[in-house]
Amino acid sequence: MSHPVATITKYSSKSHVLQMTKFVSTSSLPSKVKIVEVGPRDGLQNEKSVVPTEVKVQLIDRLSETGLKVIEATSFVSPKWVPQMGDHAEVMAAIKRKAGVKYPVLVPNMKGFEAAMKAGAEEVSIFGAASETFSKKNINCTIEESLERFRLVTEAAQTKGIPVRGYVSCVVGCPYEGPISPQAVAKVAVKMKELGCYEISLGDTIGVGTPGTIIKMLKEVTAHLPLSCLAIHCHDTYGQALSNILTALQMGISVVDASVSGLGGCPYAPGASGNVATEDVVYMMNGLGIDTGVNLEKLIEASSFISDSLGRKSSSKVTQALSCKL
Ligand SMILES: CC(C)(COP(=O)([O-])OP(=O)([O-])OC[C@H]1O[C@@H](n2cnc3c(N)ncnc32)[C@H](O)[C@@H]1OP(=O)([O-])[O-])[C@@H](O)C(=O)NCCC(=O)NCCSC(=O)C[C@@](C)(O)CC(=O)[O-]
Repeated sequence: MSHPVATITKYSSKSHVLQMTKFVSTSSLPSKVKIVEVGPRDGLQNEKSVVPTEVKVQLIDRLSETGLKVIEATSFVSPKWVPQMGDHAEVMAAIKRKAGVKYPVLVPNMKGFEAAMKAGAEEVSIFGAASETFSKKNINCTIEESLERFRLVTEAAQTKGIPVRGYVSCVVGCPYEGPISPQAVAKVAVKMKELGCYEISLGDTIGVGTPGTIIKMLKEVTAHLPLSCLAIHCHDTYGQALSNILTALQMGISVVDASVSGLGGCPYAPGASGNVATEDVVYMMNGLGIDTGVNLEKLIEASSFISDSLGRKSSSKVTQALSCKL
């Protein structure tokens, strides 16, 4: 993929720097962070060759033994759109659900919600975007239409006592529209909260964010929503994910999405590389004295399992560095 100069300058201008230094020097870090593991869903959905159901199940079962408390298991989307997730019901039926661990699944509409319920899902996530074009490309509807679909899902979920998480994609930039305004992000995030989502995950889908743009975006969103209902979801396309996460923590966020082995990418976000690797996040948290409850050695074993199964090296720097020492 080429990186035109325009892309370099539009997302990393100096005007963000002053704001950033002010924030970073005055904030404190949380003592605990909840990691939402998205590898089995966000990580695998973009794999070109079909990953056997048994491998997905083994990955989830291994992750369940690491101390992670939330593992996004699969998505109930159209198999024509994302064939890799077509075995959602089989995955849900086969995993060993560990007490105290949640296994949320993505649902784009009522059809997905009903299928998820039939498969025994106990938590669902709806996923919208701050970019009109991305919304159309990803879920084939406008932002407004998506919110109407999500309203039906959240109402149905409420009657069944099913918690709903919300994703907002393209919180910094869109692969089709370029930079996205923090106001556009806040607008969708607020609507998702009003629909009843208990947590809103803010996704830098194509990983173009820097601490400067993340601060700008979070300042706007937190002017409307409490920090306690926000999570950060960073892709590492430009190598900024850990810095962006640290910045978000310094601003008071304490929920971080991550993907084992750095797997991932959205099939409808061209050029987007993997999510931040869970191992790298845990290593950084350990170094900061932040409790995640995750056992890094077991996580590295799960990472090695999935990268061996996919026939390639883990994208996690920590796994690469430590696997030869374990
Ligand atoms: C939303 C739709 C379904 C609309 O797709 P559509 O074609 O507009 O839907 P439709 O309602 O017109 O139905 C068309 C066909 O799809 C079926 N259908 C309809 N709904 C479902 C369903 N739930 N499950 C299974 N099948 C479904 C429906 O039954 C019908 O089947 P047919 O009659 O042609 O045989 C489609 O666009 C879709 O599946 N999109 C999903 C794309 C996706 O999964 N993207 C990746 C996840 S988002 C992401 O990764 C970003 C995130 C969350 O990680 C955060 C970040 O990084 O930013």
